[in-house]
This record gives sequence, structure tokens and C-alpha cells, in this order.
Amino acid sequence: MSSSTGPALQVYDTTLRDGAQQEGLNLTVHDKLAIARHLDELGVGFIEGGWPGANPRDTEFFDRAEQELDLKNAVFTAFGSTRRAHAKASEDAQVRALLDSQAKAITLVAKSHTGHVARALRTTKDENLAMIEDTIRFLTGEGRRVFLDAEHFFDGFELDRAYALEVVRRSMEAGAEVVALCDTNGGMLPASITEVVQEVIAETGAQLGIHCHNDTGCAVANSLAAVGAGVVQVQGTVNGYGERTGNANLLTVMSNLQLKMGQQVVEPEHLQEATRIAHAIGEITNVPPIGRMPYVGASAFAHKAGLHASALKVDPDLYQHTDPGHVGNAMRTLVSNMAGRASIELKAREMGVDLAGRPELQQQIVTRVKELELRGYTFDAADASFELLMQREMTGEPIRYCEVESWRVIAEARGDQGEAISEATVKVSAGGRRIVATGEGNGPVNALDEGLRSALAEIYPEIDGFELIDYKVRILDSSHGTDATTHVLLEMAGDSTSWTTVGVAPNIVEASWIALLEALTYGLWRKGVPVR
Ligand SMILES: CC(=O)SCCNC(=O)CCNC(=O)[C@H](O)C(C)(C)COP(=O)(O)OP(=O)(O)OC[C@H]1O[C@@H](n2cnc3c(N)ncnc32)[C@H](O)[C@@H]1OP(=O)(O)O
Ligand SMILES: CC(=O)C(=O)O
Repeated sequence: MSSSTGPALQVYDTTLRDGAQQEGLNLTVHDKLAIARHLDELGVGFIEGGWPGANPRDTEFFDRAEQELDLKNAVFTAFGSTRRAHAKASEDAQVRALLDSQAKAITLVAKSHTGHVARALRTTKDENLAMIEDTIRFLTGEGRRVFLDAEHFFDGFELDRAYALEVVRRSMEAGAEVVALCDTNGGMLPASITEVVQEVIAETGAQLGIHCHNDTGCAVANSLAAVGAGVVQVQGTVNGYGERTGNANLLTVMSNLQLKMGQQVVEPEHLQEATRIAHAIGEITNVPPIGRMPYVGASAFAHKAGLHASALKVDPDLYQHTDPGHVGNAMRTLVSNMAGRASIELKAREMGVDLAGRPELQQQIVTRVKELELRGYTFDAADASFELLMQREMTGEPIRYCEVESWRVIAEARGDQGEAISEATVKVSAGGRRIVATGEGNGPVNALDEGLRSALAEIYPEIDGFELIDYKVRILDSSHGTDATTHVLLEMAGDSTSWTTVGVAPNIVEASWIALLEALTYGLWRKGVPVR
């Protein structure tokens, strides 16, 4: 939704600038362009693209964004600092780089804390005010919209209230559209944010924004408090990426504003893209949203407790604070040792199986799940294994694409430095034949996977499309050391989806074999391949 014609409250995204300041996050120009496309689809008003002139990547980003992106909703802003002390704004290389970026809006970072003016800028309070005014006047004179990020505002306000207010006043007089008050060190709590924002508005009448960091775990709450106190712009990042503990998570802020505070900040259909976009951006940054992330996390609407499921069966509102569909997420039921009959009924329904009115079968499945979970199985993390278990209990027969006669793996390394190679022999019957096949791999699971595939490939060529994409091992009773039970989760992909199976056994290779055989079985079964 565009800022000029849009709602009174502007949504300002800084994922590509402050988000990129997160430890371990390293974005190419290509990544930044892809993220910008997603942000535009989310309907934010402003996308802060980076700091042109600070590094070649950000400079190139603005060049390419201008040529390659046709934003439907957002306006790009270029971020940078005010002119250096005792220089001319028009001759300052950083300021010129902001102009050269061609961004229609520019966000200047400026000092509003007298300690920073003296110790970081090593200049006078008057010169800092002049740096702010000159730079804003120069850029607005060049036809750019200017926002001002008042760094360390809240700490500065506490130290020298009059000076912090003067920064706001002089910025507005010079032509800044919005002065965003920054909790740069992230140390504030909501009540103080409300108080300061109200006071600044009362004293200056300025159009304010808010930019919060999450060092007290309150970045979202602080942003909402600022909105409640009257700011007109709210800044944040997707998935809360950012320096140290991150920035306010813009997706949480937007969802709360829209769904809890009655402020329509984007079109409802844009908000419905939030979950998809959180995960798509997580793929690009290689820092996926944590499962427990509000609204968009994989677990945000996942229910494990049997009591919850029994109420959810009647009405999802009984254990959900909002309809997950508003943010493009979905309710999920998790089956585990905390499940009851209702959990099974709901999970089965998710899988397209109607178990309503079959309490005995539901109970039989609950009992089986609990027995296996006691032995170390975890069905909440392995939907495919649960679905196979459910089918087995429903029909009384396991789904079997082959009869396993035996399997064996050896690992061999030659010499001190020799690379260990594993070799598996798999003996099965399928398609009316006895098949003996071998497979080699860099580890026993890889060798077993190769061996099993080569045994089944002729009878079930469909397995060629399956690929083992993740493999996790956990020792269940670590006090037993090498004697402990091993738990394996294995994820396989095919036909644009993936599925997870679980195997548990005292022997790591056996646990892996169980999970592997189930993964191939599940893949064939869900493809509708008949047993041959
Ligand atoms: C609160 C925030 O997160 S703001 C965003 C911070 N982001 C970044 O710093 C990432 C991009 N930064 C960079 O690539 C580099 O720091 C650059 C290119 C901006 C500057 O690099 P350098 O010229 O080597 O300076 P350096 O990083 O050592 O120090 C920053 C300089 O900017 C000055 N400065 C800091 N804030 C401001 C400001 N608001 N206005 C003007 N100058 C400022 C500092 O006083 C210091 O000046 P000095 O060189 O005279 O000591
Ligand atoms: C500007 C900014 O990123 C901050 O003050 O945190």
C-alpha cells in the first residue's frame, strides 16, 4: 500500500539494511533484489535498500533495483549519515552517494544524544544540528523525501531532554517528513516508550516514527506502544533480523496492528502472504524463522496436547488467539505421547482420513503411538511415520513394497589416512523375485540408501525421483554412552514435497534402516504406486 495514498500509519521495512547487520547474515545483490520483491508483495510502504556508498554491493543494489524492479506497493529509501562535521552537504561523498542512488526517499541517521555528539562525532552540539539541517535541506532541495533516524533517541532524551527535542524540531523545520525515534541500544521498556513519544509529540508536534531493537525482548511491544502513543511510521525487519538480538519483527508488528489493534496497515490479502514471505526470505538469508515465531512460525498454530485437540475439534477459537488464515498460516495437530483421541481424529482429518465416529480405532492408534513414543519414537516430528502407522492400524496390515530378507553394512578404511568407504548388501523380495543388491557410500546410511534403491529400482522405478535431504541422529539416553538408544529422523523429498520418518533402535544403522525403509515406502504409497 503506497505511503502517499495509503493509511496514516506507514510500514517501513529495514530488512535489507538493519536486518543485514545481523551476525552471520550475508546478502548478495541478487538476494537483496529477491527479498525486495517479497517485501513489495507484503505491501509495506517503504523498503530501506541499504547504504549506497558504504560498500559496492549496496551501491550496485540501487542501480539494479532501479532497472530490474517494478515495485507495486513500496517506495525505496536509501540510508546514510548526515554530512561530516564542517563539510558542505553538497560536497560530502556519502551524501552524494545517497543522491546518486536515485532513491526517491532518503533516511538519514543522525545523533540526538549529546554524549554521542561529543564522543563519537567529536563535534559540538551546534555543529551536529547544522549537519542535520544542512543535509536535510540539501536533499529536499534536490527533490528527495527525507526521513531522519534519530539514533539513541531515548537514552539521549533521558540525558539531555532539551537537546533531543531540538534535534526533532530542527529536523522537521529543515523539511524531514518523519523523525524516527530509535531505541538503538534496545534497552527500553514499553511504558517509557509511551511516555517519551507522548512527550515529544506534545512538545514538538512532529510526525514521528519508531525504530526498536530487541535487547530487552520488547522490540515488538515497544513498537506497538509507540503506535499507541501516536507515531505515524513503524520500522522493523522481517523475522526480526538485525544487529545483536535483532530489530522489531515487522511481521509480528503488522499482524498485531491489523488483527489486534484495528489498524489496517496493509490490505488483508497482503497480510495473508506473511507466512509464505517469512519462510521465502528465510530461504534466501539461510536463517529460517524459528518455529515458535508468532503468527508465521511453523509451530505458531501447532497443537500437541490432547486436551487442546479435544476442544479444537469443537471450535478452533477455543485454543487459538486468531484465525491462522489471516496470516497465511494453518492449524496443525501434532501426534505424540500427549495425544488423545481427539488429536488422532484431527490429525487424520488433516491427512484426508475421516476417523470421526470411530472412537475404538482412535484409541487403538493412541495406544500404539504412546507405546512407540515410550521406546523413543517422536511422531510430532515425523508425519509420514504416523500416517503409515495409522494405515496399519486401520487395515490391520503394514504397507510393504518388499519383504526384507536381510541387510548388512561394512565400513572400511585403508591405511592411517584412508577415507572410510561403506558398502551395503541388501536382500529383498519384490515383484515375485529375490533380489540381492549392493550399494557404496561415504557412510553406512548412504550405502544402505544406495543398496535399497538399487534393489528396488527395477520393480519400482518411481523411487528414482526421491532424494534423501536431511538426516538427524539423537542419542536418547545419554547416560548409557555408546550403549544408548538411537533416534533417527530422516527427510526425503520428491514431487515438490518432502516427508519425514523416524526410526529407533539400539544400533544407529538399524534405526537409520527403519527410517529409510519407511521413507521409501511412504514415498511410493503417497504416489499411489501399487505393490508389485
Ligand atoms: C545505529 C545504526 O545501526 S546506523 C547504521 C550503521 N551501519 C553501518 O555502519 C554499516 C555501514 N558502514 C560502513 O560501511 C562504514 O562504517 C562507513 C562507510 C559508513 C564509514 O566508514 P569509515 O569512513 O571508515 O568510518 P568508520 O566506520 O570508522 O567511522 C564512522 C565515521 O562516521 C562518523 N559518523 C557516525 N555517525 C555519523 C552521523 N550521524 N553523521 C555524520 N557522521 C557520522 C563517525 O564519527 C566516524 O567518523 P570518523 O571517520 O571521523 O571517525
Ligand atoms: C538507525 C538505527 O538503525 C538505529 O538507531 O538502531
